[in-house]
Amino acid sequence: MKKEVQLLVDKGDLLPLMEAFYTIQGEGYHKGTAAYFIRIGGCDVGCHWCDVKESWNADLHPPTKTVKIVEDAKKYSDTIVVTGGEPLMWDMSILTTLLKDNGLQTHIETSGAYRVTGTWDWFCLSPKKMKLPTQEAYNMANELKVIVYNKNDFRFAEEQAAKVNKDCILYLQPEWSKRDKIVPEIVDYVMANPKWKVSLQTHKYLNIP
Ligand SMILES: C[S@@+](CC[C@H](N)C(=O)[O-])C[C@H]1O[C@@H](n2cnc3c(N)ncnc32)[C@H](O)[C@@H]1O
Ligand SMILES: Nc1nc2[nH]cc(C(=O)O)c2c(=O)[nH]1
Ligand code: SF4
Ligand SMILES: [Mg+2]
Repeated sequence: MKKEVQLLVDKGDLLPLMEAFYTIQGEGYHKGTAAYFIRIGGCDVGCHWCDVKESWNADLHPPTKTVKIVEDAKKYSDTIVVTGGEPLMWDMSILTTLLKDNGLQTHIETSGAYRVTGTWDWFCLSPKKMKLPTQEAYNMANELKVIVYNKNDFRFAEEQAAKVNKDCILYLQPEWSKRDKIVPEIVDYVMANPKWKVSLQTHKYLNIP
């Protein structure tokens, strides 16, 4: 990447945009709500079951003017979900300032593994064992969404729940490829431990992005 471009990306004036689309939030607390998704490229967390591995290499996604991303977003929805990749690898301050200047609600989907930047109306923290969240991310989380791939993940989920703030809503979400096996375990777990709720990737059942 050219030095001038790199500097603008570092500031958040440009962001490596993978895709942006208007759909229904499929997961977590806001499931069922129409929202415009901004998917930023780049992630080095390395979840082996990640459903968007094409996002990982930031160099494959064109540095895009943040102003232009917001101009497009405001045509579609009042609710904007910023995801990735790992959005917090980049400085989100300019993006969220522009979104808020346009009166839009800013939601983030993050592993929380990097310093928190930006102003967020809704912070979805989905922690990963390989690169744990920062303390700030635990403090900010409105929802904790732990992906359950096998039974060991219930223990991880409890460890993560012990670190979030007291108002944080707790979700267990089946890893998609293991859903047939793990959903019954999640159902039993939530009935036995009702502080947890189930989150499904409902967009995949609806066949929408
Ligand atoms: C693709 S990630 C991007 C945002 C950020 N890197 C993160 O992991 O939170 C968006 C959400 O999808 C979840 N996710 C990714 N792959 C999944 C899978 N195979 N099954 C269930 N959830 C998955 C993540 O845990 C996260 O909550
Ligand atoms: N419909 C829909 N809802 C989602 N919620 C979180 C997603 C994500 O990939 O961050 C996602 C996604 O990719 N599509
Ligand atoms: S942190 Fe998110 S984007 Fe990165 S590999 Fe894991 S699920 Fe995929
Ligand atoms: Mg997704």
